[in-house]
Amino acid sequence: MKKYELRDTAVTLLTRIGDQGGYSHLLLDQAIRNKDFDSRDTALLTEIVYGTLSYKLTLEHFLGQFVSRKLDTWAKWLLLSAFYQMYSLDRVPDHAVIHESVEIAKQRGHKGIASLVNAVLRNVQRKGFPNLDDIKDPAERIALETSHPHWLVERWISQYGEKTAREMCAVNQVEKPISVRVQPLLTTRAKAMEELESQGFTVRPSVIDTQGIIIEKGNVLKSDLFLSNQVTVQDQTSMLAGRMVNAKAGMTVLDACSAPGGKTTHIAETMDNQGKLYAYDLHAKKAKQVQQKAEKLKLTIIDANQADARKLQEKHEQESFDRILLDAPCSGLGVLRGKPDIKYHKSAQDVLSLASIQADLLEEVAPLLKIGGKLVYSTCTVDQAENEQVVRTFLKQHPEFEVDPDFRSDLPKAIHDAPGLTDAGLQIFPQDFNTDGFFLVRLVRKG
Ligand SMILES: C[S@@+](CC[C@H](N)C(=O)[O-])C[C@H]1O[C@@H](n2cnc3c(N)ncnc32)[C@H](O)[C@@H]1O
Repeated sequence: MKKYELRDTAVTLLTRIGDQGGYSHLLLDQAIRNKDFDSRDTALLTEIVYGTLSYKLTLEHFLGQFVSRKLDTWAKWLLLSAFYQMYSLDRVPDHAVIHESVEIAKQRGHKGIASLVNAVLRNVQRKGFPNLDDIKDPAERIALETSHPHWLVERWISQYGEKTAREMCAVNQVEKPISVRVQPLLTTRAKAMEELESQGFTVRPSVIDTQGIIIEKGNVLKSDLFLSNQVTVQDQTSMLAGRMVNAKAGMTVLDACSAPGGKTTHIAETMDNQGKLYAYDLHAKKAKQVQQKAEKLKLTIIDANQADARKLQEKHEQESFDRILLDAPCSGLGVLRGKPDIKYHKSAQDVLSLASIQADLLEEVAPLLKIGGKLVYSTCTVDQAENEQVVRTFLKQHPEFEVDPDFRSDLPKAIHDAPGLTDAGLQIFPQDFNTDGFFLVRLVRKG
């Protein structure tokens, strides 16, 4: 391997992901397979690529302080990745970063650009990076410290306050521990935890769901339990949605937006695989995934099909269902953790268009609920327009519905006092329980 091949590969990957829309995990996996990197190199390459993408806005701000001319794309990523290493990776010596970056610039460009890279990095080494503590405007400071778009930080500050916004942005930069859901038809949580521990995993039980296990250490995707479908990967907040549907054996249940089927299969398990569970998704391919997941887990009550949930009244009579889950399509602002670049591609306009689709979906499925039946509305986003405002508007227009008086007391004890609990539902922030961000509420039909 050429001495600087690892850092050069990082620049190639960053250019393809950051400027050409390539998928980070796919391109990284491919590069690792094609090159002769050992496990240390692989770890460093992953860290440089994900770290540079995660802190792109912060690093671009620094770059603007040191370079005023427009750079070729590769040269920009070369400098940003060098900055990331000098800013965040204590174990990597600055002189190695500078030396290799200059070599890469010589190979990729001409003498002039190599001199510029050398001058910029030596300047940074001498002066240090600009101090972000000097920024007075809180939104701008949080945005730059945590590399979040300014509009999003401003929006979160206005909706949830500066402290919550700051904590949320900070935790989004840190990966969360993976969690799995035990398949109760195949094993128990105690047995599954014992087996994982005996294989060297560090695990602990979820306090949010009785079927949940948090994996502190070890790659669960390679475990026998995962490969034999005895556990399935699912965030604890998603488990909460399936659980709060509170479906019982023998009921007729609707999961209106179901793919890839994590919550559908969970609900079927809580029903002891007895009753009927209709699952839909807008995309035929995705509905098929739900059916396949159900078959893999031997959950025979699930009937998954393609449909636009805004037209479900064409398929089902009014008052057909005991329970409905509307896990609506959303902007996904709660699931930014471990996805370094996704936050840069969202816009305030996305939030507003999705809020309107969510309202339409709720309008359509609500009449399908039986009187006395319960409907869970959930999203994996953190935004009032898509969450509590959708619920408040719906309740105002539908006095026959109310927030289920048992909603709060049915929540797991550990989250009874969650800071995001209001009269319109529960907003879970990713920092509250070290999970994804999530919103859910359970409504009941009175008449
Ligand atoms: C948040 S995801 C659902 C996740 C799923 N409940 C789970 O736990 O695995 C939202 C899903 O809604 C689907 N969708 C979007 N618009 C829809 C519509 N109009 N009707 C039905 N499904 C829709 C998307 O394809 C996506 O799979």
